Amino acid sequence: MSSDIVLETRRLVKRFGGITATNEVSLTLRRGARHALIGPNGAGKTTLINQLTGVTPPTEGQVLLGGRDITGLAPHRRVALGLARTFQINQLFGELTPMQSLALAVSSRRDAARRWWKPMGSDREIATEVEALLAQFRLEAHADRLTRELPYGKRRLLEIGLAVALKPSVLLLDEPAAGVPAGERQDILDTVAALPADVSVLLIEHDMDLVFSFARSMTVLVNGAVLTEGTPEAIAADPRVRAVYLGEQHGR
Ligand SMILES: Nc1ncnc2c1ncn2[C@@H]1O[C@H](COP(=O)(O)OP(=O)(O)OP(=O)(O)O)[C@@H](O)[C@H]1O
Repeated sequence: MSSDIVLETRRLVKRFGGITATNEVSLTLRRGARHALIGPNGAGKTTLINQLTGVTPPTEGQVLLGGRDITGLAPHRRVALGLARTFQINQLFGELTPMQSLALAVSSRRDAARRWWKPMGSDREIATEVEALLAQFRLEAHADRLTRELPYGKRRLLEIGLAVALKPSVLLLDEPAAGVPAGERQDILDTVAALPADVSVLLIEHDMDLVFSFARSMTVLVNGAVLTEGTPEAIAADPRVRAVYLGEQHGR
């Protein structure tokens, strides 16, 4: 059913001079999707995400959110319409605590940003929501520490929590496990697995354990173009996909 499609790209192209970073990429994300985008280095994943968020204007093609053409919209307008991406660590406020950052995100969503300076207790609803997010992202024990002092994995959890605090209809997860030490990875896998069912998620990730534990459908991008899409089982068994990855992982 077409009304089930929450995010769609139609033949998205991005050229940087002579390089075609994305080459007629058409994707559809259905409500509640758990979709992974994989591909070797330089495949065009970051460019595609940037086209979705509005950071990189496409050379050709369209992006539709809930059936609406958002190709020309600025990033903040897309966020307001329900398309959120995980914040990057270098965008976190190091001098705020996770509780303060989440309270800012929740209150900005509730259109109460101008009241952000009020003590937490003054708005019970915001406080309750922040507490739930702290629990959901396993940040309770770190709620009052400065973000810059948190273990790396906890900062990555906060990135995801801040995006979820916006209650998006579509969540773009950009390499949530990248750089996370082995001892902290399980937290990422578990919290990503427990994301709200009604949020449609597009995951970009190199960590195949996370990809295959999370995704119910996948797209493989190679040289800017879609090589194939399908279930994780079909993708894992596809000799073309294996060839691409064996080439990349050779010598590891
Ligand atoms: N701003 C830019 N200017 C010129 N070329 C670019 C730019 N951004 C990306 N490219 C090129 O576009 C191609 C796709 O890059 P992109 O970063 O999107 O791939 P990727 O799949 O995200 O790779 P990785 O997994 O290594 O991050 C590459 O050849 C890259 O060099």
